[in-house]
Amino acid sequence: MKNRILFTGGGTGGHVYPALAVIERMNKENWDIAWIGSTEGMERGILEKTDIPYYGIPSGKLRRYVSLKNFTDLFRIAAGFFRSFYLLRKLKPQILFSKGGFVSVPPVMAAYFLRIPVFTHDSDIAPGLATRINARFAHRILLSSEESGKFFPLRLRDKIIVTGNPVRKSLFSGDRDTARTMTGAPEGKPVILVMGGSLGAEQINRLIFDNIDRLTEKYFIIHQTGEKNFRALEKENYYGVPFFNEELAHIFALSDLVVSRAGAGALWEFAAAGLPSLLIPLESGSRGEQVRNAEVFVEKECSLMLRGKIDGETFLDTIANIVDNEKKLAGMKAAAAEAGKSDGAALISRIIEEVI
Ligand SMILES: CC(=O)N[C@H]1[C@@H](OP(=O)(O)OP(=O)(O)OC[C@H]2O[C@@H](n3ccc(=O)[nH]c3=O)[C@H](O)[C@@H]2O)O[C@H](CO)[C@@H](O)[C@@H]1O
Repeated sequence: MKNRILFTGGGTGGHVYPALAVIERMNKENWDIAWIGSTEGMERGILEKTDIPYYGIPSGKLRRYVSLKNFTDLFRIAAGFFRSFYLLRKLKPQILFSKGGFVSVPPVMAAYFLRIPVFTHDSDIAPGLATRINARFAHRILLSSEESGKFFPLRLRDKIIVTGNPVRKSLFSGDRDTARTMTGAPEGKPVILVMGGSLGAEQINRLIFDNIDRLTEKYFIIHQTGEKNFRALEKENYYGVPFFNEELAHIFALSDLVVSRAGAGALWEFAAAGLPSLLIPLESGSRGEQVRNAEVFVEKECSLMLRGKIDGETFLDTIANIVDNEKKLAGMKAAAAEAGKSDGAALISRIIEEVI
């Protein structure tokens, strides 16, 4: 008989794609796999493109500031807990795997009450609040980096396993020619991929649009804007989309440098693809996790970081200092490949198999 594992997590792509990388490695002959996510979260759209069954629960956000929504969300969180409890009793999984995000807290608590072992993974150097809550109820706490351990109380630390970040294998089967045909990128011009994280990044979009003439004079720009800020810009040496699906693998294969936010999932993917990056971390309205993520990759010498208010001149000079300097670019590429060589997905799928 097959074992069953339920995955949970969502809110942004960073709480979904690494778990899909684990699923990619699991032996489907041995496992039935399903996902618990929010009824209206972005994870639903991602999962519905796969053949993984999806169960929606009501979900609320845990905010650090006072808001009327905190009150209504308390009811949604409670409803999410009861719905999770019902689903776990019905589906009887052997394991619940959480990839974090607020939606994961009610299923994790319900699993704890039903004595179903919970594995929780976090990609960020400074793990999110949901993971820190889930950690108390977890059988094992899986982390991408050693330095994340210090964010957990001493009594939980013997549950920690440093696994690295799971990265989708399918991202590395890309083909440069397919990417050239898709984007129209000519031979001979360096290709810069601009990514704003799963939701897009207004600050980065502004830097690109404000400096588009000077950028496209020297480089071919491939720009992921996010759904909210997509602009159908028709311009030579520019290719823009709101979001990349599987074609991202081809785009990775073609790119020389990535300009990006510093979401943890993306940073590990760039490293695994041997891609140097210029990082512009999200700072305002966040708990600073992207700055910490970026610092670690700067230390590994595969990334540079720009912070705060960035003017066009600084932006263009920093790009030129990397791309126009062959030796520097090659050094950063090698450092990225070195940083990304651990295979988190394989290790995590082995850890899961060993529980049964
Ligand atoms: C605003 C916000 O809350 N950001 C957080 C969120 O970022 P975000 O959701 O942007 O997360 P990541 O950068 O970790 O991952 C983005 C994922 O989306 C994929 N992708 C992105 C663009 C695209 O067009 N196609 C595509 O497939 C990437 O390949 C990657 O797998 O989770 C991260 C991991 O916990 C955190 O570090 C970030 O701080």
